[in-house]
Amino acid sequence: MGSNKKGRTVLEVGADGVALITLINPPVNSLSFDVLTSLKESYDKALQRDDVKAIVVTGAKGKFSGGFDITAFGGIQGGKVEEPKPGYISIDIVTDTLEGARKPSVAAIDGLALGGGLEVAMACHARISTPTAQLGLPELQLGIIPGFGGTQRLPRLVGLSKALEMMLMSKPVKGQEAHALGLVDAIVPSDELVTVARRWALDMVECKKPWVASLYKTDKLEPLGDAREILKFARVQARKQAPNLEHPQACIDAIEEGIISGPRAGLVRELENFQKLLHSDTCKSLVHIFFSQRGTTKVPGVTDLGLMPRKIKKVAIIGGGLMGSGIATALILSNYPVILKEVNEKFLEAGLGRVKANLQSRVKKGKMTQERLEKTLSLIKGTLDYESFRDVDMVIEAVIEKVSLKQQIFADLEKYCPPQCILASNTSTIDLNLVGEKTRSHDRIIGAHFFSPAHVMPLLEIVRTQKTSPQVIVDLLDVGKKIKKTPVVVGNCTGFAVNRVFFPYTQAAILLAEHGTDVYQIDQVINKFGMPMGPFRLVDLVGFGVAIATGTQFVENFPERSYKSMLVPLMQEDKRAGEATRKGFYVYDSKRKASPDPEIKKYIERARSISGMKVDPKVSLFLSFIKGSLIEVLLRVVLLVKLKLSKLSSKDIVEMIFFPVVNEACRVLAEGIVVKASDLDIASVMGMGFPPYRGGITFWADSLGSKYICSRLEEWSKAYGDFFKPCAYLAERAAKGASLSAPVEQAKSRL
Ligand SMILES: C[C@H](O)CC(=O)SCCNC(=O)CCNC(=O)[C@H](O)C(C)(C)COP(=O)(O)OP(=O)(O)OC[C@H]1O[C@@H](n2cnc3c(N)ncnc32)[C@H](O)[C@@H]1OP(=O)(O)O
Repeated sequence: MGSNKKGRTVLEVGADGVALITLINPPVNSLSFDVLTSLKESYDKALQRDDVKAIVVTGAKGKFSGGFDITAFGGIQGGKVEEPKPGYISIDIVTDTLEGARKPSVAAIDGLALGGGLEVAMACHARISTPTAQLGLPELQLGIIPGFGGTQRLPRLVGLSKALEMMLMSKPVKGQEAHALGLVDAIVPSDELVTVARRWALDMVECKKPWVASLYKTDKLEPLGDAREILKFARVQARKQAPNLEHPQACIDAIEEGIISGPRAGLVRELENFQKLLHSDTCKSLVHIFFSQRGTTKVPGVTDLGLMPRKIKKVAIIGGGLMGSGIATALILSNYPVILKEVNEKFLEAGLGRVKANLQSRVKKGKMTQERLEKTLSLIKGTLDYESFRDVDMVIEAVIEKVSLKQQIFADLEKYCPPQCILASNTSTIDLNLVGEKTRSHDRIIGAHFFSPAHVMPLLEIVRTQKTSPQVIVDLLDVGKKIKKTPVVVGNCTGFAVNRVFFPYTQAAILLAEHGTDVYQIDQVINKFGMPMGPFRLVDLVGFGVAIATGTQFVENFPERSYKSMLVPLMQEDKRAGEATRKGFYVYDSKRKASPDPEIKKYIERARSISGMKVDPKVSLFLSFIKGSLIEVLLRVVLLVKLKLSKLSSKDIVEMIFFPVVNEACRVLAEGIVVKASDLDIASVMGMGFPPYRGGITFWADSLGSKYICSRLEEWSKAYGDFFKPCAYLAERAAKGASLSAPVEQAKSRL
């Protein structure tokens, strides 16, 4: 192998007449073009050699293969990597060389066989796996469909319904289940894998075991009429779940073609669709998300210092409210012993009750057995004092957002906890320097900002101050990984990354509503764009109390660019406080179904009259002179009509809501609150539900161009005020025609 090659295979022929072909391309033996070419060469050699009777394919270091090399996608999309001719891999190599070989082959699967990895394994004539190996076709999570015959072979091995589930949900199965499904032929422990596979291959030669070409199997396929019904249902479901996405439909098309016109025709359709999708914006965005997610744990000056995470054996949580109990649930689910502290018996009982309810809901959903619930629950102990804190390795404070209370707690923690104990706060807005003001432990104070519900939401914002030690960050990154969260390391500022970047989201929606855009139209458009819910529905869910409290933080800290409105407080005054009170921007029935409420117009009118439309200051002055006259009334009507945004297109609504968010993201980048733009993309996707298939907030913005965004913001800032005024970073990038995600040169980094 030349040194510039990316991966290879190794062929070893044993005395038993079995050729062992090993895929080698660390870390997951991905199938680069070099590996695939080498696989074909090894096969050709094995087929030519008279001393080879059968073939076993396996992967180096306990991993079969993680699939096609995703790092090659960018090069292919940009035309920098030369692709083999269409069909060379799927038909010439996988189908005609591997499956069509005149010598039998067995795939010996350990670790993982995903995507192209499983497709290679399915082209072998039998599969032996370890019980814990993961097998699946998760290509759809990358905006493509299986491209090496997976849409044809998987349904023929496991049946149409299961294959659709595995592909459409990108859901792998473990070896044991794969065996039950018929995807693998035997389960063996890891240390016997290759030996058993060799024996199996020789048994095939001796006709003691069946020699099966998956592509032509029909016994698992449903009768044609049933198959059509299953596919029709899958189409409707996929359309409902992902209305903006084409690739799930393209996957079903390829499967359907194979069932109706035969597997060779299906392979051709799969190939055509795969090629098209590979160049789609959806694929580019999702591949960006894939790498960005893995990139969040690479923090310059922290994770490159060679520090090893310390072992966290016991965690204490202060506060058993919604957040504290959610965090406790996440920790015990990953086997961390937890102490939950509350101020009195009643609150403690309620907190422990919430943890139990969180686990019970998992049992109800079939994600956990009752037996496991009991075991998990035994990991948490309640307490009312700090005595049991003397041997904890980490504390997470999750009490209400009150500075003096937090300061007292941190001072107490310094007294009771061991000197190396990590002192974390789950605050979502308060400056961590302020939290630790009464301590001398600034190097071990860190933010661990979870999103509600903490045991479900995937993001963990790790907030560091200038004084937080790299060791403490490395420790928390490790805990984050163990509790299956995606951590993003951010700097200390109001709202940190997610809440700060998204504060204009609700404010923009309120501005539009006060200027005449229909509340429900806004929500519908934003929902259609791909957000899980529109801004008004979100405020209802969060609750008006929280919305006002956090909103106030932003108005106080960023007054020059905040849109101040009385809409939410006015509604709260009337005891409309969101979903919890069954009345907010929507009214809710007993099943939490939201319906629009015509009453809303009344509040908007009142809020509008209080905030007053932003008009030219000269006009304002003139109006004050003619106050009370008929001319004033007429002029105000004319101005209102002029300013009214009642006929906005969907595109305008999306842009007027999200461009201010992009503008704030630019400020966060300029201030160095995040290390790189892709961290904000992950934060927006995992913290706010920004559609991953748009690549995250900055990736999406760059797809539209800094120039365009800046010019639109300028236009609106003239009409509606500084809320829309482009920040210096955005204006600069726009002037240069540069992307927003390009690294910041001399940022005043807070990291
Ligand atoms: C034609 C075909 O049908 C098309 C395809 O096959 S497309 C590819 C389909 N395969 C996939 O989608 C699997 C993607 N990978 C994964 O889901 C996970 O990485 C995994 C389950 C394999 C391993 O997970 P985990 O152990 O948590 O490790 P993880 O950090 O994700 O990955 C380890 C490294 O392998 C890399 N990697 C994983 N899969 C890769 C792949 N298919 N190609 C290239 N690199 C890959 C990751 O980028 C990461 O690199 P880094 O260390 O430089 O950040």
